[in-house]
Amino acid sequence: MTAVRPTVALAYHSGYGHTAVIAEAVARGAAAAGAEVVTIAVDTITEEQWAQLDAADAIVFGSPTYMGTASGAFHVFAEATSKRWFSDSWKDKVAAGFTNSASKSGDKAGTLFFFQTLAAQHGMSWVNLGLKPGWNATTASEDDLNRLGFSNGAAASSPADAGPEAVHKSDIATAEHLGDRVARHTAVVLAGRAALAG
Ligand SMILES: Cc1cc2nc3c(=O)[nH]c(=O)nc-3n(C[C@H](O)[C@H](O)[C@H](O)COP(=O)(O)O)c2cc1C
Repeated sequence: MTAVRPTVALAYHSGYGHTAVIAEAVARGAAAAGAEVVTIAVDTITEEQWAQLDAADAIVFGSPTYMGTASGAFHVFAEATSKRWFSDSWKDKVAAGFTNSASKSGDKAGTLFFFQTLAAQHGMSWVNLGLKPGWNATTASEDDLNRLGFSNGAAASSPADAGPEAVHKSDIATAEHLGDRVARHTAVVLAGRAALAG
């Protein structure tokens, strides 16, 4: 992609494996765009993984939507990031987010908004999805990219009565797009900083 190779970390939770499929897709997209990718399950995060988050150029937050917000496990992680808030450790890192739930809307916007607020509290720079809404015209299809029409992050809808194998291919492609976009944007930020420093 470019001479600058960003490190993109994913900090995500998945209770039953569906959101993990989306996390893998974001990771794939970022890696294909040239990033070094670190994937961290926040419910089992170790000190070494906290250090990986501290060292990353970008952090992508991910969680299922439970009761209209991120899961309890993700909220535990979010509260634990307050240590970084005190020291401004994550200031000016790039941030983005993704979520998955059973219903098409499912109040996923609450989860993405929470991620944006978390990023803003840390002084991070939010990268949006950068895709027009799909599946919103008579000629459109549920296989369109961004079929659920979210703007501020990648969203997925997975049937409540099926396993992770049922995660929709459009949602997987949309998540890959987010990973690609985060990697490319982060490379631009790093190159810009280097140019200004030089
Ligand atoms: C406690 C709980 C709360 C949930 N709340 C919502 C919700 O608010 N909206 C929704 O669409 N689905 C909701 N769901 C469904 C999950 O979001 C859905 O099954 C999702 O695919 C789970 O992802 P995971 O396998 O990564 O945990 C809820 C599920 C659980 C267990």
